[in-house]
Amino acid sequence: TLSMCGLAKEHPGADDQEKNPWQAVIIIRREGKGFEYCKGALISEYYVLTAAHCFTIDDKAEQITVKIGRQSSERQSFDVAAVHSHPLYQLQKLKDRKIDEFYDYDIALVKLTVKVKLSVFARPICLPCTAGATRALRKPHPQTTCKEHEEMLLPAGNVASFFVTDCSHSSGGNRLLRQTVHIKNSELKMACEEDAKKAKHYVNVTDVSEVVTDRFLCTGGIDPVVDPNTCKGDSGGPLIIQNRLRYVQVGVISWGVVDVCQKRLPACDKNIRVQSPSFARDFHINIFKVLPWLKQRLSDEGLDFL
Ligand SMILES: CO[C@H]1CCN(Cc2c(C)cc(C)c3[nH]ccc23)[C@H](CO)C1
Repeated sequence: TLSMCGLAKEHPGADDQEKNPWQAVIIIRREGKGFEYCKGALISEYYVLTAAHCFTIDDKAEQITVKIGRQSSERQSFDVAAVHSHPLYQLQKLKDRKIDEFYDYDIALVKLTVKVKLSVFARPICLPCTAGATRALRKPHPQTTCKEHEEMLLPAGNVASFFVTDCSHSSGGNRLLRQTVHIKNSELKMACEEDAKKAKHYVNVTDVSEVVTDRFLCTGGIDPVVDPNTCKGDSGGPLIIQNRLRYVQVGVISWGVVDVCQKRLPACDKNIRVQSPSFARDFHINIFKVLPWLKQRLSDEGLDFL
């Protein structure tokens, strides 16, 4: 089985990448159109989990580069062997209903050409319903079930979680900042999902469940507290639950109602907060809803799915 997942350096002096060693950057080069950037999470020695909408059907593996580890020399650059988007992902599926973008099943696995050398700067995050997550949750293996993982990680209520974003630091250079958000798994879930109608492509959606399917987790808004919001550049990054000093990924950042970063990156020293509108919500693919596909695609990765 794979070495321990979801472990990070915790001391305050640690480098941002040592604190978030699963965090990956995905760079897609497009002839004559420059680059597109997405985030991802290392989930095994060969695979990075990200969003399917980062890629188009014309993108070839040769156009894609994955960077993991420090911003400086230790940063490892990887070539990509293949991209496997979820088979039910279809951005244009509702086009004839005048809905230009449909993010259901917006999840993909990027296979690297070589194994990642694990280090304090590069270490996988735990996926739910694996033996590694059972250990990280300090539960007995193999007695603990996937259902129990879901009850522990996504109980009813407003569940505290975080995503990792780039921030601008007065000392210059890109840094990583954890942004705490609350997954509305409570009576607030409906209001969270209703705000999807305020997204520019969804103004003529009558029943929000047409675009916010059962695959999504909803964060953002100002109730029960003001949540920070994602930006387009955060696409594909992990939505993480911390349990003591271990980390489990429960979601993949898919889309948001408002792109709050058109202006500028959030400041690392968190006191400067860009206030977003109350209807600024973010939607993440719930990993518990795509387990059969993950299990099948990652069968040889030694992740021991439950
Ligand atoms: C349905 O229509 C909306 C879909 C997506 N939105 C863009 C977008 C993407 C693609 C991905 C992530 C992570 C985003 N975080 C914030 C915005 C945002 C735009 C609005 O900005 C319109």
